[in-house]
Amino acid sequence: MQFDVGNSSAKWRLLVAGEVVERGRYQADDAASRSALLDCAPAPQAIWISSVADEKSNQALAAMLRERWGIEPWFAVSEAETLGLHNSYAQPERMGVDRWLAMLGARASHAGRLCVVDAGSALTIDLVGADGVHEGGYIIPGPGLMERALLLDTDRVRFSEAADYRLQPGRSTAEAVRHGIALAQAAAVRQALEVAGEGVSLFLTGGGGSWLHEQLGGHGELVPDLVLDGLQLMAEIRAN
Ligand SMILES: Nc1ncnc2c1ncn2[C@@H]1O[C@H](COP(=O)(O)OP(=O)(O)O)[C@@H](O)[C@H]1O
Ligand SMILES: CC(C)(COP(=O)(O)O)[C@@H](O)C(=O)NCCC(=O)O
Ligand SMILES: [K+]
Repeated sequence: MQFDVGNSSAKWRLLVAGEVVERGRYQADDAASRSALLDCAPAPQAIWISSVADEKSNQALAAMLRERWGIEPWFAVSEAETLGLHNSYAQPERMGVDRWLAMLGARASHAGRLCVVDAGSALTIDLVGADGVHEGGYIIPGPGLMERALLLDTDRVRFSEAADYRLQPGRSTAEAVRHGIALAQAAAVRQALEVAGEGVSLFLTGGGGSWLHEQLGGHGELVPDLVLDGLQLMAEIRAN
């Protein structure tokens, strides 16, 4: 069983003989999502976790899983080097492990230079050379965080009507905010690709990955399970 615990929610999937047989989304405060997770059958052989949540939530999750199945979960940590992927951070463990695993996952399916985008609570963009060296990356507030920042520190950006995330200029406060956010998210990826230059293959993942893929005109490869795919790879080398 594998978990991708982000700042919005925890995604999980259960594999049997390499095939995904069940998957779900778990939120600690949602009883139905807890039952769905804990009632999923059959019992897992091992539990692997990618988490960017705080230590307290990680411990609570581990305790719940331990109690249910008697298995001690393994938490992946970003490393200086994994499977030829080289971290650019002086303190590798400080890089969000979801970023590290998404890069690992992408590298497994493409040998060349990569741009790996994870559209979650935050939008992360990471560049990896064909030689496996992490060239660097970007951490940008995601749509929800951008909207909250505007509401928090302005007096008149207020709205109650619904508005979609579109690239056209907005004609109300609601639209101007939502369309502005859409523009910022899509433009960030485009600009990162421009800064990176030629010969970069784009991979997209995360809850907003499909939306972003659409905004980019279908450019790049959408891989919803990129973090979990990377987790699988990292866990395999650890198990062998
Ligand atoms: N239907 C959707 N359309 C566009 N974006 C979405 C949709 N559902 C979720 N999102 C985006 O996905 C984000 C959550 O993605 P997720 O990968 O679960 O985040 P995290 O890894 O932080 O838990 C939300 O902040 C939102 O921006
Ligand atoms: C940037 C992130 C918040 C993204 O998290 P997510 O959007 O998936 O919830 C996460 O990767 C993180 O907490 N990173 C630690 C800082 C760093 O990567 O340098
Ligand atoms: K992210």
